[in-house]
Amino acid sequence: MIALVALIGLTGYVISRRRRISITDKPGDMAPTDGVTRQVDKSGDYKAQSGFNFSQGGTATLEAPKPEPTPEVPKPEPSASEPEASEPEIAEPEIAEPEATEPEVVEPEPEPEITATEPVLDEIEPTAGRLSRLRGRLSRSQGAIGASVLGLLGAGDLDEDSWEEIEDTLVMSDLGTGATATVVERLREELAAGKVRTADDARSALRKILVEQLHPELDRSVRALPHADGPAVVLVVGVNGVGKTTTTGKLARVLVADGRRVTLGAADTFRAAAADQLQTWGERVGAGIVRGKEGADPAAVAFDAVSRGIADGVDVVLIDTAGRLHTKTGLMDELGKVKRVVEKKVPVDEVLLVLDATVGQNGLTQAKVFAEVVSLTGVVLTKLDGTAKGGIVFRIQDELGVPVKLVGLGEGADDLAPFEPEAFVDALL
Ligand SMILES: Nc1nc2c(ncn2[C@@H]2O[C@H](COP(=O)(O)OP(=O)(O)OP(=O)(O)O)[C@@H](O)[C@H]2O)c(=O)[nH]1
Repeated sequence: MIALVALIGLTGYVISRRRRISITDKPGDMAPTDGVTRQVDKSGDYKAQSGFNFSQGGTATLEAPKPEPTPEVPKPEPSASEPEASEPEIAEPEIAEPEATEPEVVEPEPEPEITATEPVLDEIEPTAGRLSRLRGRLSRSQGAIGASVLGLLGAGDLDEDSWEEIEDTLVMSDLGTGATATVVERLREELAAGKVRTADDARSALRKILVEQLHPELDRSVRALPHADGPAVVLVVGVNGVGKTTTTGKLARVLVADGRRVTLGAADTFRAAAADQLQTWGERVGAGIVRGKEGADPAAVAFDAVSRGIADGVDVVLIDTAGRLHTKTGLMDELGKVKRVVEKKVPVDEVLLVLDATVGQNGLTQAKVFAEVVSLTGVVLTKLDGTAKGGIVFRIQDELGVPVKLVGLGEGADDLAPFEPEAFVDALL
């Protein structure tokens, strides 16, 4: 009898333990802890079809965390803001451990209400063909170049006034003087060679020349694929208000839709709302987030995010940084430190500069400051839906020498698209 009771008790204990572990281990559960949301893999729910081109950065060597800061990294400050010192901020997720109960007193527990803890995840719009679907959003950029330039070209022989008008139109569309001069020169060549006889000829000549100016040969893939021994790391930089946090969230969605596991790092510790905003983006797709207290050292948060990403075996860590342009030195110190500190763990594969297309020349000036501080690998041009000056794309690439990789075409969660020169020019004409 005693043996029977013990057997029932033991069976109950085993069932109970399995259930408790299965609750926390079940994909889809979020176990928020102090500032850390547990990484879960929900990507299986989404179709892996991508119109985005992701690639792998240079070969990564996953280094063991070094306890001592390297000489380049500023000495530990008195606060707990150095990355190494901040490890304790990451509380371990609360995985239910069997309690110290005797097997005989454990009764089989009622079925856990899994639905109560299941987060509701967003449906993510298919990632393929995004730019074409969002093409209408560029409509405010449409017309100027198309109607005016094509109208003049289609009129046959052009006098110098007409050429000047073409030039003015291109400059007004923010193409910049360099690209404008090249486009006009190339158009003159095409006309002189007698290649433009009809309106259709004019359109295809202009299309070809504009596409050329956008350098379609540039590698626009986002280096967000994991290495054999660690996750890819993407730093998202830019001044506040350009759409950095939104872009980080949108990019996480695209990656999750592509079957990737993502950890977010809210290293914009200047504004607590930015971390809240990023957390919401993460929760909507099941991506974990590491955030610090307001005013915490951004480098510490970035380091912790990468550490968490490695521990959770994710594919990519996306880090949203703060971009206060208070002083160039301040920015240089902050961003440079974030990058150096992360690289104590894994290489940074991609540094994406987010620029607001509606800001025009000021945006370019900001961009140059960032380009001096960190070596940029790509640009995300946001708010292209809100400007008639899509031509800014030409100038960014010409002046920064960095390809525009992604474009933001609205405030919606899925309004991010890969930048494709041909589709973009089609939208302009
Ligand atoms: N129309 C439009 N709005 C956008 C786009 N991208 C971002 N926004 C909006 O721009 C505003 C600022 O975006 P955030 O992501 O908060 O900008 P941020 O650079 O992270 O700024 P901080 O959070 O202050 O650091 C938000 O209202 C976004 O919805 C876009 O492509 N089109």
